[in-house]
Amino acid sequence: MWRNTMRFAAVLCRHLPPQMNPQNLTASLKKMILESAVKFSRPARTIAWSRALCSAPKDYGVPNPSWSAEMMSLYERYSAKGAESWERLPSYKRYLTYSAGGQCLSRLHKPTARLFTRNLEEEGAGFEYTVFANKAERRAVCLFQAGPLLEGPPGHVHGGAIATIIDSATGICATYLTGFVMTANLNINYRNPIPLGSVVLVECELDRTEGRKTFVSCRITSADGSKLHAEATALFVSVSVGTLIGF
Ligand SMILES: CCCCCCCCCCCCCCCC(=O)SCCNC(=O)CCNC(=O)[C@H](O)C(C)(C)COP(=O)(O)OP(=O)(O)OC[C@H]1O[C@@H](n2cnc3c(N)ncnc32)[C@H](O)[C@@H]1OP(=O)(O)O
Repeated sequence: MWRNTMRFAAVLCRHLPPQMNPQNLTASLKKMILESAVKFSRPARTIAWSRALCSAPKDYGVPNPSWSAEMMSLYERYSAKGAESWERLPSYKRYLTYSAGGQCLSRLHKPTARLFTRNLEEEGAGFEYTVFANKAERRAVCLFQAGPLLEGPPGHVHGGAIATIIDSATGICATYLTGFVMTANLNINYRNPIPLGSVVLVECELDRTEGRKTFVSCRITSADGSKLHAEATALFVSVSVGTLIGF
């Protein structure tokens, strides 16, 4: 059954267009996998597979006890902006879990893999972040609280961790606005160190698209906007779902 399921998944992924919104994958992937489970296994197993494949994944983009008062205040401010077209994007520990709308492909394909930014169990230890997007304005903002395990220079955030949150925030912005992409180029100017434990705003804006290319710019500032920590530009290239997953 597993081999057939993977074959179905590979065929489907190869034929999905890169412009497809990740959320649209949910129904087709779940249906495909459940149908193949029904076709190729015994009824009792089918029920077990259905349960295992389709349980709802945990959303890491909601407040947890490690969030500081400043992080909570920003979260509430952006949540309240809902009426002005700001949408909070859910965040899961595996990209596949989200794109498949359940545990489907996530459990079948490299099941021990985990998103780099969500790979620590301890809340508040590493990357605490949530992303809000505004489709009409082609912008996204990531609220980022840097935990103690992200140290680079003493007391401050590692440059690689800053690059990671920029890549993630701009990547989510590009994916949300243009469909599945991979980072082709990332340029960062580090302007002021980010103190560990502080909360910063990672503001992303889609500058333009040219064919398969999406150009996004980004600024990291202190929560009140008074201090510039980093500026970046990123180029993303649209890819098929199959390329993204590695089928
Ligand atoms: C509802 C939705 C919610 C959203 C919820 C989503 C959740 C999402 C969570 C994940 C968020 C994490 C985001 C991390 C994102 C990564 O970290 S991705 C990992 C790092 N990136 C990589 O490993 C990519 C490695 N590179 C490659 O695979 C390939 O080079 C690429 C980038 C796919 C491009 O290859 P290709 O498809 O063969 O395209 P190619 O023909 O070479 O180039 C296409 C165009 O781009 C240009 N180009 C390509 N590379 C470059 C370059 N480096 N510089 C300049 N131009 C370039 C080419 O010149 C060409 O231009 P034109 O001729 O069309 O004008």
